[in-house]
Amino acid sequence: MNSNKKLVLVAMSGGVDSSVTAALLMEQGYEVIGATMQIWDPGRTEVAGDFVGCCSLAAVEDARSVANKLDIPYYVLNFYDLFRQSVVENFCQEYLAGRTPNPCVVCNRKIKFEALLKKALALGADYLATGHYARIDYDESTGRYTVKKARDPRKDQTYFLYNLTQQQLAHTLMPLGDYTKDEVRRMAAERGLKVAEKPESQEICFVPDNNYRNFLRENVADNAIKPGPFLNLEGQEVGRHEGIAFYTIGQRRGLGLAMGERVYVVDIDPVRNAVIVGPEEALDRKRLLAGDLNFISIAQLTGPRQVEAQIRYNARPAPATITPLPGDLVQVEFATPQRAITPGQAVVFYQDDYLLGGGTIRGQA
Ligand SMILES: Nc1ncnc2c1ncn2[C@@H]1O[C@H](COP(=O)(O)OP(=O)(O)OP(=O)(O)O)[C@@H](O)[C@H]1O
Repeated sequence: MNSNKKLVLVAMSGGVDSSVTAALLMEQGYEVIGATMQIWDPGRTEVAGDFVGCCSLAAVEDARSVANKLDIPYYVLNFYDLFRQSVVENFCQEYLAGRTPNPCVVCNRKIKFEALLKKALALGADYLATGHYARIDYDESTGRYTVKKARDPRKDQTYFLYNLTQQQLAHTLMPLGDYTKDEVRRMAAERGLKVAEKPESQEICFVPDNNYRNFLRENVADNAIKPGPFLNLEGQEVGRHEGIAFYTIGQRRGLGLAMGERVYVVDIDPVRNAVIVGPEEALDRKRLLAGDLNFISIAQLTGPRQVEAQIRYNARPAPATITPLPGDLVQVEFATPQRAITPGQAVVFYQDDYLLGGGTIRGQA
């Protein structure tokens, strides 16, 4: 072991991104160890033998083979209980409460950059590295770590990283932010890593087939999901729904309503156990309230600020003014209406390419 080298633990999911992360950091002169977190029961993530999640047995085999090829120490860490308690439970509870959760945000906050980072530091590492597409820098003038959007806009993952603290950023490396996905695949092939052509992982790693409704049916108590009324904008009952957990704002398909016009879920009212439906225009709102805030390039929000705000992973950031409110809340007012503002999702703020911070959408306002 060369004691002058900085030690980094690379979070290896068995995919191409984290494999190339490990290879690049070695080439940059770090001493690298690899680790895969087992976060979900492998039996549940194997569907007919296909790869469907980052914690399946195949993922561990792939990560181990990359670690062997790179000749680095490799560990498999058991995070089942913590993952179930902090990510899966929260995911189910949020749906039951009529919100649409964002498990990757919770996983980053509670698992990857908290529990795994702690483990890395306890093992003597200076850094944790991941294959996220984002650019972490240190701004001498403000004395703060910053997070900048990735060079490849199609792969940018900064939306999921708004919760990182300065302390976490000080110990985190994300070397892929300057590369496109194609370049990363090419680098993997050039280095003889057999994961070079591996397909992208699925949207939510613990939900097979992306079917979250089936997942809820299997993972919450039978009596937790109760049928209730579909209400129109006038408050009249226009049908029955199967349980508010099965709906999300903006949803049109699968409502089973024949109303003579296209209707969408425009709101969910957990108090009345009701799903409110209305025409497409009713989805457009200009304002929202967010809580559970974290800021990155500034220490806190002290007054109104012009930003670009993004209301879901696939949405385009849109010009908005954010204003702090008492109770650690922020009001976000968009220049133009946004479609389907959804409680439970993250709203993330950017200035130029920099991640200013973000929070959890509490409601439309
Ligand atoms: N089970 C896991 N164990 C260790 N690290 C993980 C695990 N799942 C994800 N990560 C880390 O988090 C990063 C981002 O996760 P995400 O699920 O977005 O990965 P991905 O885009 O599928 O990347 P990859 O190609 O590396 O699988 C990964 O690049 C990896 O560093």
